[in-house]
Amino acid sequence: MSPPVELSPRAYLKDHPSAGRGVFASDTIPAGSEILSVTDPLICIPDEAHLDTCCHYCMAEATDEASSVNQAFRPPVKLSYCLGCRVVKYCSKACQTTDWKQKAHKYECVIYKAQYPRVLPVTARAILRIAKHFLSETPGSSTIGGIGALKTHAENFAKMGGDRWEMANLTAKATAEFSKVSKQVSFEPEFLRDMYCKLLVNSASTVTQTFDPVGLCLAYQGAMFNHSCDPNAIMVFDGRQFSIRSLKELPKDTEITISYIDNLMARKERRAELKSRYFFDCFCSLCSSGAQPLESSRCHKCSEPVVANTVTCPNCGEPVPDDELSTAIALATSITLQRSRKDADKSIDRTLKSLQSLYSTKLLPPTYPPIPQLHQDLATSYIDAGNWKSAFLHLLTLFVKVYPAVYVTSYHPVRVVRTFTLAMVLIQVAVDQPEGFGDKIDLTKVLYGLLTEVCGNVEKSHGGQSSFAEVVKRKMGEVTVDVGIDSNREADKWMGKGLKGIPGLGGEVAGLVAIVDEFIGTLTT
Ligand SMILES: C[S@@+](CC[C@H](N)C(=O)[O-])C[C@H]1O[C@@H](n2cnc3c(N)ncnc32)[C@H](O)[C@@H]1O
Repeated sequence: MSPPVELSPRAYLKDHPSAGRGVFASDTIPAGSEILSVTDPLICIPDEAHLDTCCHYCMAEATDEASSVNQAFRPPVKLSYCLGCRVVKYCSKACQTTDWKQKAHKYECVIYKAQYPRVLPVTARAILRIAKHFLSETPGSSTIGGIGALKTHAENFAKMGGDRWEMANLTAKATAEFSKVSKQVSFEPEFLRDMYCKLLVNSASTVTQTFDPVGLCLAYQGAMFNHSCDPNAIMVFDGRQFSIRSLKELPKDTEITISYIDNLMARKERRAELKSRYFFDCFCSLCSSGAQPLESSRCHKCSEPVVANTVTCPNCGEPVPDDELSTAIALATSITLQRSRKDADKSIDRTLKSLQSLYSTKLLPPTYPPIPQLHQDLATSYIDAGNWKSAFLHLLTLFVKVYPAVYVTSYHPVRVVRTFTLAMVLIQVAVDQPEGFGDKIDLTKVLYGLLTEVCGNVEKSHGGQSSFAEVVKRKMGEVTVDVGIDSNREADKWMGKGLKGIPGLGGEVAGLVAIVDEFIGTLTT
């Protein structure tokens, strides 16, 4: 049994009865506060798809071709190639110099150049970076100690065999070959395979402010948190930095957990993914509970929620059609499976058809997996295509029907960011197609309501000093002027109260719900 170790002023690491080690609260941690912050992770690099659009050091994104909605999140950045390899890009000389000298680009540049125009996968690039630490640091350094202490699960990878074990061996072998190009970096495949396994078990996706994955991050402190499907904390990125923030008040000595997976998945899929990727059976409070908030069906007569294994609707007494419900659930599972395949057709047409088939069962509510994910994917595609009205309808459905059930606290960072995206899309709707919803809602009032909700929650969700908080405050300032509210003090009173809390906006909520209900009606054939 090892003694507890301080991880940050608010959290300590100690042995866990069933999960190796875990992170615990040193004292009461207030809701919506920072538990630890990592400004310089060991690894934080773009994946293949984002090498061209993200700075290889600070992860700033190029915004030249991004939509105006994405631009609302960050100021435009211009990236230039490293002239050595022409594979990685930087937003400034300072980033390039730091990546060259303090990170590993000095070593990897020649390897990337030798492979050009082929680009190494992010996992191979990451393990080369990890391995480089073993060359440049003394065996007793804290970095080497930290990497050494990460869980490998190598025996589980080997036992599982199949594609993932084959990939571990292939990546290790290939990376060992690549590494020979640099006289300074050359490693044995077995060592690299171990690093690969550590990476898969302990790394996180680096995400943008909109929670879109753009790369891979590994930091010893971040890797110490165990998983729960009902987590009490969350990882929030700001460029290459990240913090772990509390989602509720955490009493002293509570275990602090984050979620490793997408919270919009059904229990069966969540548990299968945790078992195959992280080698454990999840017994968190949500997995152990009979009721899965996302997986209740709805009564085909009155549309009220009906929890699993119920024979009659608790609201209207209508019998639940057992066979039809089983067929609907099987359809949801098959669509989930189909979309998880590498070659899945995720076009707008296909996704829309899947969504329509699920709603047409009349038994599955908007929360039932994978319906939320389909709405989310469609919203993203419509934003990319500049189809604001459709993007708005899908985002609004999530805002009204899904997020309050999944991201229960109003300051949940994902909920706050998505609400901001909804507001940005609404601005585009107001400019392009204002006649669309004019009879049901006052677009300006709704926009103002959404932004006050975001502004009132951003301190807790992201921290008042974060880049996202700055973006939100700037946008709020612009809208306040446009809307003609001349006193910020007036607005301050309403912050965080949501649309309903703002005088005169209650009616808009009813309008938004009516828009969503009508929209879902159009998806039900
Ligand atoms: C990123 S590490 C977390 C820190 C880890 N507990 C340690 O001691 O290094 C991920 C690994 O921790 C373990 N783990 C995480 N969450 C768990 C949970 N809820 N139940 C059981 N094991 C868990 C699994 O072995 C998983 O592969």
